[in-house]
Amino acid sequence: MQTQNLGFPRIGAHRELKRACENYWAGKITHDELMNAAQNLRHQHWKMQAKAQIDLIPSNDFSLYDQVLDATLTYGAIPKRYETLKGATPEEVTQLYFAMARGLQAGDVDVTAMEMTKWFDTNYHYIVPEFEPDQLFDPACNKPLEEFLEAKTLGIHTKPVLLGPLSYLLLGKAKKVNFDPLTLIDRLLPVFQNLVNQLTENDATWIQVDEPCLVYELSPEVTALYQRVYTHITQKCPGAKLLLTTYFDGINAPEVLNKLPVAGIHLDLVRAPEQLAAVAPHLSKFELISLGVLDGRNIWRNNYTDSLTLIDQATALFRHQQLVIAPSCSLLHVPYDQNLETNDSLPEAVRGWLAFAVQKLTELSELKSLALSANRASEPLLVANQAYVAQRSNSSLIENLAVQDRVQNLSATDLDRNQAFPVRKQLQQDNLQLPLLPTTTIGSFPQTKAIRQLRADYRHHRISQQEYQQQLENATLEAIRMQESIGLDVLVHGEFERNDMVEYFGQQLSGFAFTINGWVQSYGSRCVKPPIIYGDVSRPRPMTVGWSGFAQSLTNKPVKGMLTGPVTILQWSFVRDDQPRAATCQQLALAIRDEVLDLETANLQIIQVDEPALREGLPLKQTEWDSYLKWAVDAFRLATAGVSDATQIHTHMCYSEFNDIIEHIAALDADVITIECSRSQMELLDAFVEFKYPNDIGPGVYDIHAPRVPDEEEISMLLEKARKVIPVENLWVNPDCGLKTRGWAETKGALSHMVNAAKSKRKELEETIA
Ligand SMILES: CN1c2c(nc(N)[nH]c2=O)NC[C@@H]1CNc1ccc(C(=O)N[C@@H](CCC(=O)N[C@@H](CCC(=O)N[C@@H](CCC(=O)O)C(=O)O)C(=O)O)C(=O)O)cc1
Ligand SMILES: N[C@@H](CCS)C(=O)O
Ligand SMILES: [Zn+2]
Repeated sequence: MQTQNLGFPRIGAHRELKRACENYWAGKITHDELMNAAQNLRHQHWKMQAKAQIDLIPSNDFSLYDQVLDATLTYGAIPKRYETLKGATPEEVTQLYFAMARGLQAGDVDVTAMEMTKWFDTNYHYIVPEFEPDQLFDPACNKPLEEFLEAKTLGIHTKPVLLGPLSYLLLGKAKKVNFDPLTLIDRLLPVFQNLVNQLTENDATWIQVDEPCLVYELSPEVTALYQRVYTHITQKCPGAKLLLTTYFDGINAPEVLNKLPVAGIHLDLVRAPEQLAAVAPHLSKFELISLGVLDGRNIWRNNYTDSLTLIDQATALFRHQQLVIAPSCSLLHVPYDQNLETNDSLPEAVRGWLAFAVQKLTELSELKSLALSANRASEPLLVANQAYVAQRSNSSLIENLAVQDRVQNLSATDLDRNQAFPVRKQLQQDNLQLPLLPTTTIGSFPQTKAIRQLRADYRHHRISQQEYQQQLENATLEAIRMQESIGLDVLVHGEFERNDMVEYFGQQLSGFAFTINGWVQSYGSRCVKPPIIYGDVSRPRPMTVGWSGFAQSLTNKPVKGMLTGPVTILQWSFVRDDQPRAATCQQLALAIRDEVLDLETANLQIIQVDEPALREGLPLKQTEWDSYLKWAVDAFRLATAGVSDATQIHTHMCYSEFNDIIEHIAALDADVITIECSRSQMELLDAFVEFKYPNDIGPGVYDIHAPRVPDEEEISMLLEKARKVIPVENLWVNPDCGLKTRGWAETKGALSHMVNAAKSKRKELEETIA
């Protein structure tokens, strides 16, 4: 029996990679210094895994930015707009790589970045490969081989990780012409085979080939393609041992395994423990069967008894030599090391319940020794683990009877506003007196260096509470005056007090713990610190009323109260695994409901409840969508439906495709929804138009992801596009998303153009009506 790891977090214990990349981009360190920083991280991670006695240690799981972008360079699917940046020196390859990730404006070069989207149902974003019908595959590097050889120099024999050719194509996007990227497979295969053969010639034993798309409900044609492709690869790569890796759910059609002539298979037994029985009849031919029993998506210590039950189930059917104990997926999605949590934001007991990436390595080895032990029941490792499991499940920390009672006593009417939207709209308009095409923003204003520094100074007790409060008040006041001077109709307070739209709420809710160093990569150098939900959730006191109320007191214009919704808080936190996610979401909804009602009492007549992660939370298997959407939509309704009909509820969603869930978005019954739309030139609006979405909509009229200031004409054009398809009395005008990643100069410029565009259109429409 062996152990393996599928991937290690690459950002570093102290986010060394973030700092190295950002310093390199700012011209503060050289290319050699960047490469050294990256190499040091790889070496540290390999050595640590070797020390933890992991049998199959991954290489090529490291990435300077994203592993899918790495695959794009390795397979050589470089989009044509980067053609002139291709070069042979390492510096040139790095420049090309970062230009694809982030865009590049230097000298004569002005190229946009490639698109970024969510990696399955995680909060990690990958760079989407772009494919043309005449796509060529012309490798720009051989990173898998280089990193395999690099580890070898340390005496560590690794298992290179490759993104499987079919998942690679399925995760990409056809550009310009509507064609199926899978038709490119025969052009990609020789490149992939060459790579595998080079690794084998250089003594790689096992090669991990990630094919996570196998968990989707694939058509019979695609399933057949999997069989053809892997038969072909094994024929063309004699001697290569491919370990096909699936994760985030169970393999959809286990029979597919019969005709996949690879040497090993990895199963996610955390997300889909029941799949072991279903796939078992198809497994005996595999030389390695990897049991993903440690949760790679969560931070709880493993329940050894449960894992051993699965391992024993496999041991009864297969030889010990065939079995490998593994995390369910790459450890990219969990923080680095629990031992770095040295402050008291984590209750002492909860600290003992956690296993981050480093701790999970130890768990792998411990599980292996327990699985092989003849005297398991009395092994101190198992006894200690059972004590942890009992202590956690019996802990008074996780229970709040008042919350449980409240959930028990909910009634269906708690999910409904009193009256239908048309009646509410009239009541709200009587109060708010908004013009046609009201203008607003999504909530956050620039999180400048100074604002981040202010928060850091406060956190480290370098400034007093009064000083902190005063500076935040100044920032909020300035933001209000700025919005008034630009002429926006519905104002926001700016979110200057928030480190993150989820962590900020987690820090104020009971049942949550938060970390000081639990960073997880979100995209490129950007990280988030997901809070940890360990018990029943409740809201001890108002969380946002102070800042929203303060902002409203400064102006006669309406200010929107600004909250993150229950589904998004759930999705972007580490969630307790001892009750269904739906139950935790319902408790979160009750906490947000209380906040909504307190905001209303504090005279906020408009309240926005952001749900950007609603779509991301969809199960990977479509058959499970309805049940998820039912509880997710109910949670939003529970959070918002308590207000009077005269209070206007907004929601906001970004980077989502709405077509297949539009009826559920309508069922949220928000009075106004603002959505990201400008990057798709309003294409995302089609779903709302076709569905005849009944409530108000604010399609984003400019992209907030780039520093570019759109001119008035450009915004007018998009606004006119929206006006043509949305009844004008239902149309709002706003940017795509919050402005926290932007600077002030561009923010003011872009918002002025937006307001002017709305005013001109308003005038034009009023003249037409008159
Ligand atoms: C909308 N998005 C979000 C997602 N998930 C979330 N949980 N939140 C989101 O907003 N998922 C989808 C997208 C992802 N987008 C982003 C965008 C930007 C970032 C980002 O900029 N992350 C920052 C960290 C943000 C933060 O928490 N800042 C804190 C602390 C910052 C810090 O560590 N500062 C100093 C330390 C100072 C000190 O203590 O001495 C330091 O850097 O060393 C704050 O501002 O207070 C990032 O830098 O990566 C993420 C996702
Ligand atoms: N209110 C948040 C939503 C981001 S999705 C913001 O403006 O940043
Ligand atoms: Zn957004």
